[in-house]
Amino acid sequence: MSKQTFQIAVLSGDGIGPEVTQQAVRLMSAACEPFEDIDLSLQEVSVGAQEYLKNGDPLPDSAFDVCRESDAVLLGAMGMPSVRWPDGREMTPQIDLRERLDLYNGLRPIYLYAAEDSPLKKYQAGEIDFVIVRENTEGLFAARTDPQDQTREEARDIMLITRKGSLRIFRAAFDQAMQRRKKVTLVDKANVLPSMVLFREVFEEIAAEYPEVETEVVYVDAAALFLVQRPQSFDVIVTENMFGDILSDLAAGLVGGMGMAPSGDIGEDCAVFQPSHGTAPDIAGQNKANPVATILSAAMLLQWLDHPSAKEAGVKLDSAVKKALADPAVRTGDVGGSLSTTEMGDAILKCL
Ligand SMILES: NC(=O)C1=CN([C@@H]2O[C@H](COP(=O)(O)OP(=O)(O)OC[C@H]3O[C@@H](n4cnc5c(N)ncnc54)[C@H](O)[C@@H]3O)[C@@H](O)[C@H]2O)C=CC1
Ligand SMILES: CC(C)CC(=O)C(=O)O
Ligand SMILES: [Mg+2]
Repeated sequence: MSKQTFQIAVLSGDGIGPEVTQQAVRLMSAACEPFEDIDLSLQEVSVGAQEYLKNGDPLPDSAFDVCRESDAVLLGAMGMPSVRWPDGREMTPQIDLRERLDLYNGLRPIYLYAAEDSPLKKYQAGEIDFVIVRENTEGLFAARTDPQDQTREEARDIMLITRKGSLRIFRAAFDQAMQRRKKVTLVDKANVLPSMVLFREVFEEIAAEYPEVETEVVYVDAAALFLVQRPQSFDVIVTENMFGDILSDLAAGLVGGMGMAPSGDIGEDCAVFQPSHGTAPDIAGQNKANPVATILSAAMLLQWLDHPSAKEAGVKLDSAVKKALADPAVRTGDVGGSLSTTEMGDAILKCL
């Protein structure tokens, strides 16, 4: 039997990044081990604030090249609030990576594993189950590389929406819905911003191509309200880059916090998988961080690889997380438990 080796770039990054990535790598490798026809070749690459402090660049070309040439990338988190460019902004190599690899489709699944994990008390396991599809390459974040005349009296950031970028993200969202409960909610601000009027126009055009899919359009402020009031009503939420960034933290809060929220940044032939959270400097280095989001991101990575055994390993890893979390005692501190990062990894490994 021939064996297919997948090249996986591992970018542990800063803060809790290395702690959660270590668990995800361990579980991803264990999930693949029983399959004789696949193999993972892992290459650790140094990126982020600590790399900047050492060598002056948070995403050196050599690191970018490894990512581009890999089959997939597993990323912890990058950045430190104290490490900034001279203009005051933090370094955002994760956004550089999304833009340079054209990873336009930001998939952020939200799933409630147990009623007790949610601050909303009326939802049972599985009753909150939706995915945010975040446009990852345009939107307000595009202002980062499009500097306007900034003075110490006035500064402005321009929201970029293109027809091309909107077409592809809406197609991705409707394709997701076709594999789920066939509902797409557009979140925009088309009552105020001309860019959002264009976004909505293109949405309606793509919606017409998917007559089986129910659609809903909601302004972003109301979306924040409805996510708290009726999270069970959402299936696929599609939105621009910064609204997606903000709402995905809110959504993570509905199911236990940032430690429970995985993500995948997907392009045409390349993808980066990482938790939705950041480097959590407040708990870094204490073996306290919840590795579940990163482990679920690793399960997404395996399911994205183009091989039936890798997909099966990904499904197995996903099921192991679900099985482990069925025991309410199997939780780290952020979700009311007492396990350390490594003990949480051990508990999931036992369920594989
Ligand atoms: N994708 C990335 O690499 C991201 C990087 N960042 C960077 O991370 C740094 C910290 O940003 P924050 O705004 O504090 O966001 P954060 O997501 O790192 O933390 C927010 C809160 O959630 C908690 N938290 C996050 N992940 C957790 C986990 N796995 N287990 C338990 N608790 C967890 C933290 O302790 C903190 O209370 C900043 O430098 C920021 O720029 C922020 C978001 C995403
Ligand atoms: C550095 C951040 C803007 C990245 C982030 O918050 C995210 O990707 O969710
Ligand atoms: Mg974010």
